[in-house]
Amino acid sequence: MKNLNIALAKGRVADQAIQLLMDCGCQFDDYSKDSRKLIFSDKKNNIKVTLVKSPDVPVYVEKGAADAGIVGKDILLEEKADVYELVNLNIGKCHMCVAGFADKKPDYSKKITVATKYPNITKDHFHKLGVLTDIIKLNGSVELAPLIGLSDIIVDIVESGKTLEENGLVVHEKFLPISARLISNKVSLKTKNEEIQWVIRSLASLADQEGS
Ligand SMILES: Nc1ncnc2c1ncn2[C@@H]1O[C@H](COP(=O)(O)OP(=O)(O)OP(=O)(O)O)[C@@H](O)[C@H]1O
Ligand SMILES: O=P(O)(O)OC[C@H]1O[C@H](OP(=O)(O)OP(=O)(O)O)[C@H](O)[C@@H]1O
Repeated sequence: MKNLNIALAKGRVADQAIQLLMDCGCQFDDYSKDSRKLIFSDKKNNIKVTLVKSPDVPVYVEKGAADAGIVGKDILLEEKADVYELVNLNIGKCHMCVAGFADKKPDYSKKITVATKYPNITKDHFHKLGVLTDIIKLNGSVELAPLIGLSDIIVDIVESGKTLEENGLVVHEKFLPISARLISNKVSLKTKNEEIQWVIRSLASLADQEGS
């Protein structure tokens, strides 16, 4: 019997991650997409899943409140937690993009204003390009910023492109592929090695199928 606590990013990732864990043989009898419960227990393998806000997953895992976690690569790059990244799960796939108006690409030789939920990723990206930026951190509906003159462009996740299209924006540059990752606490990987290796093996074989 394993004794593992896995933190999952609520929202898009959680539904798919719970499904992956069920495909590995876990049973979460009381889980439903619409439930407001935050902890679900699998009696078969003794795995406890907790649902937390995406940026909090690396925090729970780094501090050891969870042994492992499932979270988007976007969050790992943004939050820079001291955890092990173990498996690319090939779910929650999208791209980090620079976007804006089709006919108003900003002049990168001048300072540009960028709105984003990801200030660190944005800073790193434009630093590599040698472009000066004013970064405005928003918490959502980032596409609104250029429409109302808050920023020249945005840096955000694009999947289908529907949100950009419906707001009259286009991708200027697609610079980072994103997908969900299995991460673990550094101590847990030693103290619960057998259990975590089981999760790695089970999820990795499913992730290969998701990726192919
Ligand atoms: N449109 C998308 N398509 C695919 N994956 C996405 C998309 N948006 C985000 N993701 C991935 O799913 C993860 C969770 O995103 P989601 O929007 O469900 O939660 P969130 O960012 O915490 O949003 P909220 O603030 O609405 O709770 C992101 O960190 C990213 O890796
Ligand atoms: O290319 P698409 O398939 O349209 O997906 C992209 C949208 O999905 C995410 O937003 P989310 O739904 O998390 O809402 P948010 O604006 O509250 O962050 C992201 O920030 C984009 O706005």
